[in-house]
Amino acid sequence: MTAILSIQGVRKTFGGVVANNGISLEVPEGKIVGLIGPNGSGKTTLFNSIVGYHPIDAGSIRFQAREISGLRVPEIARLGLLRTFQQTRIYGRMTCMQNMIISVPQSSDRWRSMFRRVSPAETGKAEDLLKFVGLYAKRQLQAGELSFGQQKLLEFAMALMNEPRMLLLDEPTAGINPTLINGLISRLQRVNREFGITLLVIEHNMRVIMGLAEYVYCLAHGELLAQGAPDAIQNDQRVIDAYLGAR
Ligand SMILES: Nc1ncnc2c1ncn2[C@@H]1O[C@H](COP(=O)(O)OP(=O)(O)OP(=O)(O)O)[C@@H](O)[C@H]1O
Repeated sequence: MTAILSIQGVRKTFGGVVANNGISLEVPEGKIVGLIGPNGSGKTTLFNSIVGYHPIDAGSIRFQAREISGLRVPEIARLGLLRTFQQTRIYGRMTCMQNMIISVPQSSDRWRSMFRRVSPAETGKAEDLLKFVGLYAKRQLQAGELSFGQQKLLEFAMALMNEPRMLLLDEPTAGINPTLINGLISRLQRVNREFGITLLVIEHNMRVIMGLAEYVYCLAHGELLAQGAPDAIQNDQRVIDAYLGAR
């Protein structure tokens, strides 16, 4: 199966802290892959390296067979590779629709893109995606008035506005109440199946990752500890020890 994302020997340090060390992993096109590991194991650092937030010290990151480790965030985003955040990044004083529209930067300047003319096609796309995440009725509300879970759904819809080929989701269910979680899982599955978007998902909720991912990588202390099918990973003694040891 073709890998849409291929990472070889990635190393990233912050001063004396080795956040990622010799990490290699592959994400096959069209799949949902999980990334787990105790707090501080290096998951977010790896996401940041992939999408170009900081340079890596060593290794290779290839997206659709192209080396992207030297590219900057907007260049990587234009190739169709985007990430979301543990803490949402929305503009609370703007409506949901306005957030959707500015999520597709027309220039490198997000503020300038706020005042440009919006095409009916863009408005239609934003409305369709807000319907998809169940926020259409709230489209004219200020985003800051939404619950945290709804804000995460909005951020998810904003990422979809960019029509990515692949999304990196950083703890999509964190802080979301259990009744919203099932809806979110089914939307992630639909995005994968119906839009063909490949997903790499950081998740602390084991029930979620076991139900969602077809393959799971586990990091510990900045290194790849284990990889395999969800069932195997869940019962892997090294993984269990890593989580228990981190408490
Ligand atoms: N900008 C930074 N400057 C210094 N150290 C950093 C920086 N970013 C991450 N680190 C360190 O790198 C290590 C890995 O952190 P990282 O946030 O990648 O882990 P994580 O697995 O995502 O953790 P969590 O599950 O808590 O989000 C930690 O020791 C962290 O303190």
